[in-house]
Amino acid sequence: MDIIFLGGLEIDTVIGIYDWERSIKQKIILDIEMAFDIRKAAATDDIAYTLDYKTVSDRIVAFVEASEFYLVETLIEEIAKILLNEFSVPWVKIVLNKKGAISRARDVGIIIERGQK
Ligand SMILES: Nc1nc2c(c(=O)[nH]1)N=C([C@H](O)[C@@H](O)CO)CN2
Repeated sequence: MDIIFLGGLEIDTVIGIYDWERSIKQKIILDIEMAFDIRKAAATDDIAYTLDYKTVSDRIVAFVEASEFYLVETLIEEIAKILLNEFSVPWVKIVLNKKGAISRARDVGIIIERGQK
């Protein structure tokens, strides 16, 4: 299966378990891979036959900006559900990086895969 991806998608949101985190916005960075057969779009040169990564990006940015989850686990699962259910993506891999959450670590976060390739 082919992959359509979004790399380094930066979004500010309320996320975290501590009191001080509930009143500020922090940056999360998403890398998203979505399985999709691109051959019909390539043959027709028509956006109607592919997964429009601009539409996907707009939806995910709007959702994350409006969210106020405590755990990155909850946020990443909800993002996966949107991609699987609203965009009919059969398989998705998401890397959620909450950079800076651990002062001694360059990167902190979660990687999930959902669905079938
Ligand atoms: N597995 C997780 N561990 C932690 C989370 C989390 O969402 N999932 N969150 C925090 C704090 O919010 C942290 O990011 C603040 O630095 C700690 N551990």
